[in-house]
Amino acid sequence: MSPFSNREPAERSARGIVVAGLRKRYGATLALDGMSFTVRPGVVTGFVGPNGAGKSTTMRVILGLDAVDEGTALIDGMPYRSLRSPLDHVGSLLDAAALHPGRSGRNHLLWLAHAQGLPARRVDQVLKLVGLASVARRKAGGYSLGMRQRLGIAAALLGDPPIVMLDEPFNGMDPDGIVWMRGFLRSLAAQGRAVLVSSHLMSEVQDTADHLVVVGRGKAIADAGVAHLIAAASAGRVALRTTAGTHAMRVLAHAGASVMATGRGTITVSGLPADRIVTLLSQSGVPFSEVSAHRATLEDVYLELTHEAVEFRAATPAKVSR
Ligand SMILES: Nc1ncnc2c1ncn2[C@@H]1O[C@H](COP(=O)(O)OP(=O)(O)OP(=O)(O)O)[C@@H](O)[C@H]1O
Repeated sequence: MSPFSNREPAERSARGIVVAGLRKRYGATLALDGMSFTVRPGVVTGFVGPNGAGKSTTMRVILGLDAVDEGTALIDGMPYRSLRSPLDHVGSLLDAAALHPGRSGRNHLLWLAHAQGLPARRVDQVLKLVGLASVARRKAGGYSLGMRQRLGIAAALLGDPPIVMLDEPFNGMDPDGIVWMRGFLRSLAAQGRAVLVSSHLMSEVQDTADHLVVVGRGKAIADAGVAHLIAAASAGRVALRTTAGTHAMRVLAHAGASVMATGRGTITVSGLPADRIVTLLSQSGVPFSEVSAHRATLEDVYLELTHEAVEFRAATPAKVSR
């Protein structure tokens, strides 16, 4: 048994979280518009989407903190409010700022542990796990945001839950903290836990999530494995490196391809196979140094999926009216 846990894997959640058809309106705002997805055990599921997409609202609904107009959110097959001992099923971090500033980190956790009937030794275990043991007796009011995130995660793990749900846990973390958090989340999943992690930045969940639920305007617009999403976004695209971008784009567009300048000297081409691109460029005397299968990044996948769903977007200079 690892220091993370006092349970055997068999005691872990078999069903994770199942969210189906959630709808919620706040006055004129439709915060959730048919949100559906599943969070499976043994996997880190990234819950990503632009600001205002409905991530926090969904998490509050899963935890029974907000009521919905329609739909269901089940934890291990039951609504949160029907679980006899909910903290044995799910641990969560929704707001790292929610702590008593005058209380030490350790006393904050002791207070929570007492309420759950857990022994003080579990508090010391989780403090060690999140790397706060050496500052545990300092007042939490003096903690940085990154330290508060760690304290919030320690609190979420007190009951050794098989399901862990964290809202924006990377917020305020320095680069070392981000690397630590990635490894930590992966180890929680490797122990068989179902892990749901929200972020509005794809770069944060990169190299961490195995599965992604991408949300926009209150609904899931993708619910798939990371490898699958990257393969789908890469399919049929060719990356071209050339010093004569304008000429190359004209030649390829004329032959029926869709072309997009994607960086300094690079163009992404779709609609033509690589060997045809090589022939066309050679025949037209366009210099190029590389023609290869395009491999999309997670950031590409995210931008493509959420393009229509961004609620607050800065106007581009061309669109600013005078
Ligand atoms: N208590 C509330 N009262 C009114 N509107 C709300 C409330 N909570 C959320 N909303 C609205 O519901 C929508 C979804 O908000 P939510 O906070 O769930 O999005 P989010 O994806 O978590 O965004 P962020 O990344 O900015 O945290 C937004 O338009 C938001 O303004």
